[in-house]
Order: sequence, then structure tokens, then C-alpha cells
Amino acid sequence: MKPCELENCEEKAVIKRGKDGRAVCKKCFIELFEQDVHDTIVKEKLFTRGDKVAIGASGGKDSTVLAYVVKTLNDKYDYGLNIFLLSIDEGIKGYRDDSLEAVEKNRIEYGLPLKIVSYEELYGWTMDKVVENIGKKNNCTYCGVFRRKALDRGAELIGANKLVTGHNADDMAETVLMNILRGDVARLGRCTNAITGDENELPRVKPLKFCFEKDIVFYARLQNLEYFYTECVYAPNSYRNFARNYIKQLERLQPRAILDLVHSGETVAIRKEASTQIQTNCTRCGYMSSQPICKACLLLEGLNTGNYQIGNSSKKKPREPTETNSVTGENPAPEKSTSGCGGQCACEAKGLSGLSI
Ligand SMILES: Nc1ncnc2c1ncn2[C@@H]1O[C@H](COP(=O)(O)OP(=O)(O)OP(=O)(O)O)[C@@H](O)[C@H]1O
Repeated sequence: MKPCELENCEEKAVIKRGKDGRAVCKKCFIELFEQDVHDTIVKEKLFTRGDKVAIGASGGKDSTVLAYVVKTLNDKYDYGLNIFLLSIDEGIKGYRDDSLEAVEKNRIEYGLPLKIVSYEELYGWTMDKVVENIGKKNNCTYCGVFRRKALDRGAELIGANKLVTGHNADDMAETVLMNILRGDVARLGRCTNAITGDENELPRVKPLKFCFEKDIVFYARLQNLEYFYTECVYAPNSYRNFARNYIKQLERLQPRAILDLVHSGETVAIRKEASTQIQTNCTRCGYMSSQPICKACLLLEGLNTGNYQIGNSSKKKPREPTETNSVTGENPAPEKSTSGCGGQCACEAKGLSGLSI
């Protein structure tokens, strides 16, 4: 084993960092990783003393590491945060029920309060029921749209003023690439922001923005963090998966490719007309929306009436108002991106999902 590459360290190297390729010992790896997250928090001004933050906890590696690191740094640097875990139970047997067990263990181990909000209580539908009705095609669209709103609702119930998610550098690079491939200029302009959310919206912050997925997995292993690892049972091959595989190949050739892509997204300048979306409130549920009725309410209407085209139509043609819907009759443009599906399905291709949850 080679010695740790950090100055003044005499330990043996045990890991090669994904981010910069340096071979380091366990202690230095952990310190560098935490320092990176702390730097992002400070430079991007993610938190203010007294913030009540809801950490989106799915039980997966990213959010498990996120919760652990934010808590550790809050204690170490005295950020003055009041931290809660927030889990959304989509109602997927053999997937979310298992991952919620991991969150429950984290709750006990980290001593953080946990709030679980389910699709069933919010919408009267579980994803298992949705798939039973509509099949697997497009189901990620429902899941993503419902999750975005559920996270907001959950944060509201907790009284949180910020929502914190585990999006990492690999996620961001994939998103930049997909937005370029789709020519989605508006999303390209905001997809790498460490803080997203418009006026009147709960800010969503991403402290792991510059952390490589590889390093997140190493960190979890070195700290013996328990997390759940299984793909969603309803996630088919997706556009995002292709982007992910492509980036993994690039990373093998040139690890900096991930940061370069994130940097490209950050530096791209977008004309104001292309990047702005007028926000209003859904006339049914009051949730913020770029259309008179939010995407979640439209999808629910489709589920409840058995007309699964509602909220799903990809063609921009005028939509017939329904009995319960006295809106403009316009076919709604997709809500702002919601990577609820983790970008796992065809909703990506329609621009319904992808980046910031
Ligand atoms: N069911 C959920 N409940 C709470 N938060 C969630 C949930 N699903 C996703 N999130 C939040 O959104 C982030 C990105 O979600 P995504 O689906 O891309 O998962 P991921 O990259 O596999 O992350 P993780 O490893 O944390 O599951 C997660 O890190 C987490 O903070």
C-alpha cells in the first residue's frame, strides 16, 4: 500500500478519491469529504442560523450520507440548524417499505425526528395502485410529480423553511447533459443551482452538489452507515440511464468530466425570456404551479376518472375542460422538473422529470 498523499500524513492510503484521484487514508478521506460539503454550504450560503430544515430521506446512499454529514457539520461548526428527516412513502411494496426501515434506523441512530408522509394519505393512491391501473409505462411521471408536491407538503407539516436533498455531482452532470440533448434551455440555466425554488416556494438546497457518487459510497462504507440499495421495481430503462452510462464512460477516461459538465451548466448564460416561468397557485389545491391547475391535480383527476390522458398528453393541443375543471382548456406545460423518478423513465423524454426535486 502506498502512503497517504496528503501532506504531513504518515498513514497508508486505503482509497483513491473519485473527485481528484488522490490516494488517501481513511481519516483524510473523511476529513476531505466533510470539508468539501462544508465549503459548499458556506460558499453557496445554503443555511442561516435558526433554519428549520427537512432532509429528504429516502433510505438510499445519497440521503443517508446527506443526513449524517449535515448533522455532523451542524454539530462541528455550530450552524444552528434544527434538523428533521422527511420521508415520502410512495406505496411501493418491496421497495419503499424496505428503504423506510433504513430511514427508521437512521432516525434512532442519529437522534433526528422523522416525519413520514404517504401518497395514500395525500392523494388516496399508492404507486402500487397507480401501476395496477395505468401499467408501468409513464408511471414515473406520476411518482415524480406527486413526490415533489409531497416533499413540500411534508416540509410544511414540519414547519421547515428549507428542504435539503441528496443530489450529487453525477446527478447534476447527467441533468446538464440531458438538458443539452433535449435543448431545454430554461432548465439548463437552473439545473446546477445549489439552491432552487422561486419566490413563494420552499427553497431546496443541495449540499452534495460537488460530491462524486463514488465518494459518497466510500464515505458511507467508511462510516458504516446503513442504507438501502435496490432500484425501484417500477423503473424501466430510461433516458437518464443512458446519460448515466455515458458519463460513467467519460469518467473512466477523464474523472474531471463530471465537474466540467456541472461547470458548463453553471456558466451557461440564459436569456431572461427563456428562463422565466410565471408562477401562480393551483386553483384546486393552492400548490405553486405554472398553470391554473397543477400537474399533480391533473394527474389525480385522470386517475380518479379513469381518463389517463389527463395531465399526460405530450401534444400541445387544447385540452377539453372536464366537469370538475373550469380552467382555460389549455394543455398544461409540464411543471418544473421533479426528479422524483430519479429520472428513471420515459417521463424524462417528455421533460417532466430530471433535475431538481
Ligand atoms: N421517497 C423519498 N422521500 C424523501 N426524500 C426523497 C425520496 N426520494 C427522493 N428523495 C430525495 O431526493 C434526492 C434525489 O432523489 P433520487 O430519486 O435521485 O435518489 P438517489 O439519487 O437514488 O438518492 P438516494 O440515494 O438518497 O435515494 C434524494 O437524495 C432525497 O434527498
